[in-house]
Amino acid sequence: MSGHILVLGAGAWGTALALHAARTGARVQVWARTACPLPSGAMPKLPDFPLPASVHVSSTPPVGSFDCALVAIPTQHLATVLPLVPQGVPTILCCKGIERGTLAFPLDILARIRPDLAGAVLSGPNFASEVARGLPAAAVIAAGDRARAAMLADRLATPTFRLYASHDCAGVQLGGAAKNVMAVAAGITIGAGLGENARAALITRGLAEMTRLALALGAQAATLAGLSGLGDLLLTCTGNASRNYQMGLALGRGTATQDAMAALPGVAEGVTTAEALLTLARQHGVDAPITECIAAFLEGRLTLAQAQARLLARPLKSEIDPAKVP
Ligand SMILES: NC(=O)C1=CN([C@@H]2O[C@H](COP(=O)(O)OP(=O)(O)OC[C@H]3O[C@@H](n4cnc5c(N)ncnc54)[C@H](OP(=O)(O)O)[C@@H]3O)[C@@H](O)[C@H]2O)C=CC1
Ligand SMILES: O=C(CO)COP(=O)(O)O
Repeated sequence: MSGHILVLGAGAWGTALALHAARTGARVQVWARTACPLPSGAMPKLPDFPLPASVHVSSTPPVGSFDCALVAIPTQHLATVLPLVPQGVPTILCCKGIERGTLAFPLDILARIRPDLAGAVLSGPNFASEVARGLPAAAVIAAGDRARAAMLADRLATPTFRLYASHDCAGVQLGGAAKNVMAVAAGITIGAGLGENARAALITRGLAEMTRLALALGAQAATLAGLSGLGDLLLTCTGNASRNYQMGLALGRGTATQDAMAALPGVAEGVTTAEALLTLARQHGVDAPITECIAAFLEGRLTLAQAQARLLARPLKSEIDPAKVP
C-alpha cells in the first residue's frame, strides 16, 4: 500500500502512529509544534525508535494531498491544531478526553472548528511504545458513516495492528475518555495500598458507571464491553506504562497533584477530563460515584480517606439494574 498520511502531534502517540503509518507503506508527514528528531533519528518522547526515511517531521504548516490525517494532540488543545488540516482530508482524531468548559468530545470539536472535514475517531488499548515496536494490538475506528469507518480501518490496518470499524462514535469516545479517569482511580487505589481486590472492584464498577453514562448519551452497551471500553480500561488500570495510572499511583502515595503532574513524562487526560465527565453525568441524571469522588479528590474537596468512606458507605443495592444496563 502506498499513499501519503499526515500525523499532527509528535508526542508519544503521534510518533507511534507515524511509525505505524509507515508500516502501511505510506509516506508520512508529521507536524510537530516544537519537537524535532534527535541525532539518532528518533523523536524525544519515544527515543528508542528511529524514524524510517519515509517519515518526515516538520513544524511548518502541512501542505500537499493526504489520504488521511491522524491527530494525536491532547484533547484540551485539539481545537488549536485542527485549522492546520488541509481541506478535504479525512481526519481521524486519536485523543481520549472531553474538552473542559464545552464538554465536547473530539468529534464535536472537529464539527465546531472544521465542519468541512469528514471525521472519525481511533481508540483502544494501545500503549504508544508497544505500537511503535510493532507488537500485536487492536483498536476501533468509529465514524458516523459506516462506510467511512470501514474504509479507514482497511486503509490503516496492518498484520500487527488490527482495526475494527464502528459507527458508535458516542460509545467509542466516552470509553476512551472515561477509562482515563478510572485509570487515575485505579492508580490511587494501588498507591494508597488498598489492594488488588479493591482495584478489581473499581474496574468492574467503573465499567458499570461508564456504561450507564454511555447509554444516556445514546451509545451501545456492547461498545463499552469492547476495545474502547473494557479493553482500554484493563490496560490502563493495570499497566505500569499508563500515565494516568502513574499519576494515580503518585497521588495515592501522598504526592501533591501539581508535583505528580510535573513528574509525568506526558499528558494524563484523566485529570482534565474528570470534572467534565462528572458534569456530563449530572446533566444526564446518571449516578457516577467513582467519577464524583475522583473529581472531588483531584480538586482537593475530598481526602482519600473521605473518598474511600463515601464509596463504601453507599446503600447496598442489586449489582445489575435491568432497567439501566441491558
Ligand atoms: N501515549 C499513548 O500511549 C496514547 C495516547 N493517546 C492519546 O493521544 C493524545 C496525545 O497523547 P500523547 O501523544 O501520548 O501525549 P504527549 O504528552 O506525549 O504529547 C503531546 C503532543 O501534543 C502536543 N501539544 C500539546 N499541546 C499543544 C498545543 N497547545 N498546540 C499544539 N500541540 C500541542 C505536544 O507538543 P510539544 O511537544 O510541542 O509540547 C506533543 O507533540 C492524548 O489524548 C492521549 O490520551 C491515545 C492512545 C495511546
Ligand atoms: O490510552 C492509552 C492506552 O490505550 C495510554 O494511556 P495513558 O494516557 O494513561 O498513558
